[in-house]
Amino acid sequence: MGNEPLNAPDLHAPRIFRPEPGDPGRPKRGLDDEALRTQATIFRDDLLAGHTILISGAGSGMGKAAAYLAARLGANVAICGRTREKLDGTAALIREETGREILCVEANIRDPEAVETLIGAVHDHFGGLDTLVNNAGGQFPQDAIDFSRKGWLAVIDTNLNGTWWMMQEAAKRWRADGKPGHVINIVANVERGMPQAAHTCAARAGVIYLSKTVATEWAPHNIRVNCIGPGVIETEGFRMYPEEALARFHNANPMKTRGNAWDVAEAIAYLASPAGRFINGDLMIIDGGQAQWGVVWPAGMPEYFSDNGAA
Ligand SMILES: CCCCC/C=C/C(=O)SCCNC(=O)CCNC(=O)[C@H](O)C(C)(C)COP(=O)(O)OP(=O)(O)OC[C@H]1O[C@@H](n2cnc3c(N)ncnc32)[C@H](O)[C@@H]1OP(=O)(O)O
Ligand SMILES: NC(=O)C1=CN([C@@H]2O[C@H](COP(=O)(O)OP(=O)(O)OC[C@H]3O[C@@H](n4cnc5c(N)ncnc54)[C@H](OP(=O)(O)O)[C@@H]3O)[C@@H](O)[C@H]2O)C=CC1
Repeated sequence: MGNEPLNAPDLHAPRIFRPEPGDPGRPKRGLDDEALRTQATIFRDDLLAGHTILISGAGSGMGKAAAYLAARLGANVAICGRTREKLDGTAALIREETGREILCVEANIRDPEAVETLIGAVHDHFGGLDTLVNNAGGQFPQDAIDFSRKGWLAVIDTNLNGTWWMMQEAAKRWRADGKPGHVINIVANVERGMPQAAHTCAARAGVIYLSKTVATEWAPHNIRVNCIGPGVIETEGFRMYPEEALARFHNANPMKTRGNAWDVAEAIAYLASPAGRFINGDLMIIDGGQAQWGVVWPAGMPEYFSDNGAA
């Protein structure tokens, strides 16, 4: 609903949208450091004191906000991502605002050996791990019929396989150490499908049902597994989408607005806190009601649907 056709795409021609890296002509999106510094939280200062949390993809967006909030609440924070400068940016913000040092590890979650080293490094540094947040991920907008094989594999490998390597490795360590653990997988709102993002929809649906399955299998080890499904959350990750499409993203939910990274960061803090102790195998949707209302067309809705399907 609420999606006007974008440039009336020709149904017979393959389409591709590839943003220029760091295109200076495009506005910066999401909460910058100044905005993060001034966010209020409902949580008490020491809510996560003594709690060790590892957040992937925390050099930007929701991962960065979640790492910053966790540090403010007293957690021992470890983060990973592929780009050292971005990780250093998160560490610097946390140092300036809280005086705390965090552990930054450059790692590609698609590489299971790098993941093994990462989980080992967190245990060596902090003496254990309480919550793993699998937030690293992404996709590009394209009609599924035009996906290249390499593009399909890149998205599946990141969002499904990468998430799995991380949660399996963390769980192996928790089982070996006889320690409880908790996994939070950041997925997406896949309930009505994800036109022009079928690769990520397939991967995220896989993660949701993988999570529900191991939430049962791993309960005897005192390991909980939950998912968070964000809707349209304005972050740096929006660079992957055309400006014309971004201008309409908010129309996909009945609140006609966008969420921000703090909305998701606070949900992560809640689930990681003692308040989440009986929540297991769940999917928490944070989407302003999109699941009941609309669908995002990140590369433009074809003319065919322009009556919005309303009866
Ligand atoms: C869907 C609507 C929901 C709206 C709300 C959702 C928002 C978000 O999720 S925000 C986004 C979060 N962040 C991102 O998505 C950014 C991160 N994304 C990526 O890094 C890439 O999309 C990636 C997941 C594919 C990363 O893979 P990587 O291997 O690092 O990337 P490459 O650039 O080497 O690409 C590999 C391969 O993938 C195909 N491809 C990449 N970009 C596009 C594109 N824009 N269009 C079509 N195909 C693309 C392509 O085959 C690439 O290989 P080469 O052709 O050899 O480059
Ligand atoms: N924003 C939104 O509206 C929505 C976002 N999501 C998902 O939420 C998560 C966070 O998104 P958001 O904060 O918006 O986006 P960002 O692009 O800002 O964050 C994604 C982070 O993941 C890291 N990353 C990507 N691939 C890998 C990899 N292979 N190994 C390690 N790190 C990786 C990136 O860093 P680097 O490239 O340096 O490695 C980046 O910092 C993503 O999984 C996203 O797809 C889901 C639904 C909606």
